Amino acid sequence: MSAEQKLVLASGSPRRIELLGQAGIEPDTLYPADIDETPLRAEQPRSLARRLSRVKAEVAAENIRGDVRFADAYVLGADTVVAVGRRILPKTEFQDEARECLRLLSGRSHKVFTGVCLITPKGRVRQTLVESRVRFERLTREQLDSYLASGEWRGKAGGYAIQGFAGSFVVKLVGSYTNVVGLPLHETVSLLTGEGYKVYNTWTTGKH
Ligand SMILES: Cc1cn([C@H]2C[C@H](O)[C@@H](COP(=O)(O)OP(=O)(O)OP(=O)(O)O)O2)c(=O)[nH]c1=O
Repeated sequence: MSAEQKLVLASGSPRRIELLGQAGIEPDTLYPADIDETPLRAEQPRSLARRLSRVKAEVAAENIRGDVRFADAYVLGADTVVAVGRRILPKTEFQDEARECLRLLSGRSHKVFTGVCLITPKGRVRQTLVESRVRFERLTREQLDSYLASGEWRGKAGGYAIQGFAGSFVVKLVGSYTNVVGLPLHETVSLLTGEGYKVYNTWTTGKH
């Protein structure tokens, strides 16, 4: 990585940090933006993911630019939304909420959208929106109860995490797996390299 390029990840999500790390990208700092994630009235799931990823990146950029160390940094934000048809599922905080989500997801297909927003050192805003389709098997009572007891649904969009136990519920996935986990890696790396951020040199320096 060249000495001058800096990356601020506008996120506190361990999944996003891990996914970036998989591509050899280590953010120089994290700036989780505490924003209102409530959908607007009649807002489409894809529009919500797009809007929130941008707000996260903009809030982080605004706050971090005052710090001379990050005045010329790239700022990256992302937001993942799970939807059944037009219905946006919550990021579940309570067991009852998670139960309701899993009942809805059981035996059918749903969509996962992740919006990614990159703000360049010159202030250019670049966005992408990635969609995956996931089909769950029909969940038995035992599966449902065990999953709820696992607690893995906590803080996850749609009440599940594909990278954990719920991966065993998936009978079909169309599109990007990393998109479902929270950061579509191919599209994110494309956004970064397209704006001049050097990704591949960390692969050759053996520092990964
Ligand atoms: C569907 C799904 C979601 N998730 C997670 C990814 C996101 O962390 C979360 C969706 O919430 P987000 O609001 O996108 O992200 P966050 O609040 O966790 O982090 P931040 O805003 O600081 O970036 O759900 C999984 O980990 N696995 C999955 O299979």
